[in-house]
Amino acid sequence: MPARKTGQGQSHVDVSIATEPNDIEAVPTLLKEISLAFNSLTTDNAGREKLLAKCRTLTGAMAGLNFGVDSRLWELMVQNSDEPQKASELAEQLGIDHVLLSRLMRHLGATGYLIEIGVDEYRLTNFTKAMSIPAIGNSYLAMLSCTSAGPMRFHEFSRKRNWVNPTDAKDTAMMYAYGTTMDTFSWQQSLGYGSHFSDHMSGYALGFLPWMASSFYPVKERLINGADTDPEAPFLVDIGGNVGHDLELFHKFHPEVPGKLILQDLPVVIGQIQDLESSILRMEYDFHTKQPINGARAYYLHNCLHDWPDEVCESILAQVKAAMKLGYSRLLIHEHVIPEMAAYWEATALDMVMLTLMSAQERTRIAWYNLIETRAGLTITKIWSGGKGSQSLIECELPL
Ligand SMILES: C[S@@+](CC[C@H](N)C(=O)[O-])C[C@H]1O[C@@H](n2cnc3c(N)ncnc32)[C@H](O)[C@@H]1O
Repeated sequence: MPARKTGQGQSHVDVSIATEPNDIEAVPTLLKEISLAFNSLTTDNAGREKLLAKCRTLTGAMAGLNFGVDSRLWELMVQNSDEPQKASELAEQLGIDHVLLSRLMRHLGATGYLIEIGVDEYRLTNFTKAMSIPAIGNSYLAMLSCTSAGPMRFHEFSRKRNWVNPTDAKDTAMMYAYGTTMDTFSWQQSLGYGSHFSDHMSGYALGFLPWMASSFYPVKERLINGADTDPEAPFLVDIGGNVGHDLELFHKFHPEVPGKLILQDLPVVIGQIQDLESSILRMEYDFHTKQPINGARAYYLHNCLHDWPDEVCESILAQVKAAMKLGYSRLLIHEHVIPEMAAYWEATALDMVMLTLMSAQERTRIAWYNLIETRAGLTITKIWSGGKGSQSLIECELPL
């Protein structure tokens, strides 16, 4: 059986199945229920016990869900029909062991990921349909199969380092857990999950308000007005932009901008690009080295600085700073800005990912000022908030 293909956005179901409500009228009640359930987890033991039971079912379910992505079960079921499907027939179509598939599907039926219709017969839920979308299904493979030992053995890593906050990019819990010296990106590439990770990043922002929407950041006032109108002038450089999903979205929102949109990432990632808006320039670039594009209207760093401890970020920022033009260039850092109190769980959860995989962090407001102004010598002009639980856009300039 050939390996499952990866690639941005290829699927037989529309991504709205995962990002839009299936029953719009149920949304207010569901929101109330989620909020109540979340509060009960933080205030009473019965809620915590329920969560522990869910964790037990989830561990096994992950095996079945990932199996379904890698074996193309979800893809096949979506293609077949919306009707009940027999495990025996699916096993035959996929060329896999029927006994094995029946066991996995039984657990997924028992835990609500599939609807059990009869003996060995199931229908997809919207959740399992969405698992056939590369940006969603491949995320599970990229993150769980390559890195999950990092959080699981974090306590041991931490004990052996005297319970000190880790800040060494060359000594991470993920490296410790897998016995490798590779960072997370190289590690995923080495295991054959590089393109799955790109799919993960393509899907990561789904459902959030894009930073270039006028209700988030006024692109026209802050970037387009006053920009060099030479069509060859660099307008926006996405540093560590992966396979270009952010620039493509930017192009959709603002096809009229003067100058060039430039995508930079490591050669292995640029080489994985399958489809990209033709006007976007692709450039192989290592952000630890001299920035080759000078005087762009804006440089954009999304989800990059959170991957690295302050010392490394300072050096990445020094390369951008050296290329910026005084009074013209802006640096846009798109990341969580965690409030000092009442942090939102999605941001703290991502902080735990950074802690256990990269010895890095999601930063609080104070930590950002310390990194950007005190350490890197740039000025924060304004922080534009994307709303509760969303990332913010930190706009920076060279100090006058
Ligand atoms: C967490 S991903 C963020 C991708 C994209 N900016 C986004 O938000 O979807 C980090 C990106 O940094 C890239 N990266 C890691 N090390 C790099 C380096 N030394 N130079 C350039 N890019 C690098 C990775 O390949 C990856 O695409």
